[in-house]
Amino acid sequence: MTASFDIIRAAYAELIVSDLAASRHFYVDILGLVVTHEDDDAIYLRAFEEYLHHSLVLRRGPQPALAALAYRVRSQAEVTKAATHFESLGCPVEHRASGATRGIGEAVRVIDPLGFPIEFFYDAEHVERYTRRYDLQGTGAISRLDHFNILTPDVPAAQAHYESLGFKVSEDIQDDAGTVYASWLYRKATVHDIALTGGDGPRLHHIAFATHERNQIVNICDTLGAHRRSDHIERGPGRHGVSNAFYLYLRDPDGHRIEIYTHDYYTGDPDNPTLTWDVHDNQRRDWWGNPVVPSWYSEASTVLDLDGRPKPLVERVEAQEAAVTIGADGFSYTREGEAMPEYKLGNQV
Ligand SMILES: O=S(=O)(O)c1ccc(O)c(O)c1
Ligand SMILES: [Fe+2]
Repeated sequence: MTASFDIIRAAYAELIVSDLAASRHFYVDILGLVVTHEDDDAIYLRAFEEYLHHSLVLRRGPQPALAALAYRVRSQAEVTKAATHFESLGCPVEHRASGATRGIGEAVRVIDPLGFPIEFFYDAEHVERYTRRYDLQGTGAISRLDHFNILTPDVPAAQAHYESLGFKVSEDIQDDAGTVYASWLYRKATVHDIALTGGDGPRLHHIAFATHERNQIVNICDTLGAHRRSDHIERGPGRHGVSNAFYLYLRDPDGHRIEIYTHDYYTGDPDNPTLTWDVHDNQRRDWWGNPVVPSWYSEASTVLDLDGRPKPLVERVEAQEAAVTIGADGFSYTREGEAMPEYKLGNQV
């Protein structure tokens, strides 16, 4: 059943972090996100082009985890429709009073059919939009939240759920037997608001922020080096095959994965074509054929239920992508119509 409420975009995430001061240093002093509000329990952050109260909440807690992924809907009436929809699915639904999350109006938080804590809201406090505050922006200025990436065992089932909410697939990764390893879906006119990565789940793979330019991503790397915090860099910088975006993956002090991302493409016309990649194409995840570090496939954040308890994992039944690609990706070639040459770098892992 197609939902009758209108999701606009991925809007904010609430992460549980074990050390608020250490997280503040990473997200504010190094990444440059703007503090809208902070107290002993939480920090509310936004990027430079954002005028809603926050796009990231860091809440102090005993175990690092995802507390919620939040989508903005087009009106307050849609929040009520969202609640009705998920109640009709038999999902746990929590009606949240205005201010239950600082800066957010009346909202609804559900455990969706994939096991994720998802919030739908419209009313939110407006704060100063720092778009032209070049006096405050570092050269690594982050513009806005762009997307969520989640690990879920059954990608086609997860895709069907998001398509029932009005999302459309922009790109996916399959093999010639039709196994789907990953899928990218959108509501706003970019490549994705949500990406589905096949794996044991529910787990959060990453949250992504967008910059306008590649050099801002390079500056973030240089800044991490200057802080002697290069260990926060997990993968990249590089150029994605899927999405064509220039990317960098960081791990925050608790290991939550944050992507900094720029340069994907417009998907707003109704006939936007879906692009399917072969899982054996070693340029699908890095257009330059560089290896995907194993931790990128294996490590992810726990998600919580509405009572704050960690969700148990469901194992993926289909093949794991890291197991079927040739070596650790970058150690192989994919050439149209040519015999397989020797491995690019060394031998298969
Ligand atoms: O690694 S992929 O090229 O598949 C990729 C594409 C877009 C993303 O946002 C991402 O996290 C990963
Ligand atoms: Fe991403």
